[in-house]
Amino acid sequence: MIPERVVVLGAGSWGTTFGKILADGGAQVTMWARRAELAHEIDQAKRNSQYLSGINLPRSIRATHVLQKAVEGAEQIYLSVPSKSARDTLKQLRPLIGSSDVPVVSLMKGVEKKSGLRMSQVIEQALGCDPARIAVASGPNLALEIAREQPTAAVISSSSQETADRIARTARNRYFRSFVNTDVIGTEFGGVLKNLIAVAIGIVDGVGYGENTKASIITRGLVEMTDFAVAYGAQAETMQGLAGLGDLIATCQSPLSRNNTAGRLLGQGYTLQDVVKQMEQTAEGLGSVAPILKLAKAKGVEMPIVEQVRMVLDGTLDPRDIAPHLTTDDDTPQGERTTNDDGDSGGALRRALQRALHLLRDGGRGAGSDRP
Ligand SMILES: NC(=O)c1ccc[n+]([C@@H]2O[C@H](COP(=O)([O-])OP(=O)(O)OC[C@H]3O[C@@H](n4cnc5c(N)ncnc54)[C@H](O)[C@@H]3O)[C@@H](O)[C@H]2O)c1
Ligand SMILES: O=P(O)(O)OC[C@H](O)CO
Repeated sequence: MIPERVVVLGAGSWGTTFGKILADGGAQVTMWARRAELAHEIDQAKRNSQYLSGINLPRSIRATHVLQKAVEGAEQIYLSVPSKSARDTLKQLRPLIGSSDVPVVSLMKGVEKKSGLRMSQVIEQALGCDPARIAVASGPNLALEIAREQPTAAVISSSSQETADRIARTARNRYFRSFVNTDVIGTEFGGVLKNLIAVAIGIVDGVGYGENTKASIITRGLVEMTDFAVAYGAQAETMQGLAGLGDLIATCQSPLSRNNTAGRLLGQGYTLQDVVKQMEQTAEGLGSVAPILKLAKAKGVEMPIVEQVRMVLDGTLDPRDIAPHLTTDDDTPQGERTTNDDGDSGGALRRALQRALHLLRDGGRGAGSDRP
């Protein structure tokens, strides 16, 4: 089989690791880095010492800082810049790929701050392309572990089964396995929302609380993630999969996680400005809190944990007061159920329907508690 010629835009920790995954799977990979010296180091020394210290990259990987050169002849395009830079990068890309139907894959886990759009929506808008050409990759994918070739799985999602299958066949090798689904909304929101819960867990770690607090927040966090995603059209089962629960576990547990690290610093009493200054890599969760809460409000979804993360970021909540529930909740005991009577994950769907009814009855003013 002739190897696919692929390009990865963005040579940070994840872009470079994904380039390695693709090259180790047999693809001909070109990396695009904004900075000439980084492109030169990857191309010549097969190293990315700033983002993946100690990792040798495959000899076949090429890199350039000239976008036009990078995308020439590309049969698949992977995008791995911070989500706040995605639209700008895509604007530069558009004239270079013209009307070609090359698939574009988002590796990013953020939403656009101003619009609240998911990255696949930004790609669709900025490139003016058919959604069937777009795929997203997500899952428990801490870059450094994968760069060390530790066995890992991810999910590739596209509204087109054919596109998802094609990307999954390319993005696999002996240590990395790609599964597929067609729930793009759930797959993308899983990656965005778990970052917010990981910030909360980091705060808990920073404060010095133990496993009960963390397990409570992770479990209730998954309910928040599911409610939110289902309200926006995702399938609840996606939140039980690699892009939901899988990524939530990895990100909440690992000191390698930048979101977890950012939270830990907040829990130790650093201000948001201090944390942003200290972070050398992208922690998408910090920028996603406000747009996600805005989207949640628009659908009447309650997100008490994410709300408390916002309050810690704003300096209006002492990190020691973070809990799996809002302390201002009323005293009425809340049902825990997260599944329906048949044992499937219909609880979130039911709550979404109840919310819609509340909103209708309320004339759109907002919804009360919709937990069973
Ligand atoms: N690192 C991981 O473990 C991991 C895993 C899965 C998904 N992700 C997601 O991948 C995305 C990228 O994260 P990362 O970990 O590679 O971040 P990073 O901070 O390691 O690197 C980001 C890279 O993008 C570059 N960059 C910044 N602005 C740019 C612009 N305008 N144009 C071009 N390049 C620009 C930076 O110079 C840097 O090389 C994020 O959305 C993140 O959530 C990361
Ligand atoms: O380092 P984080 O917190 O951005 O997490 C990295 C990946 O998303 C884990 O799957």
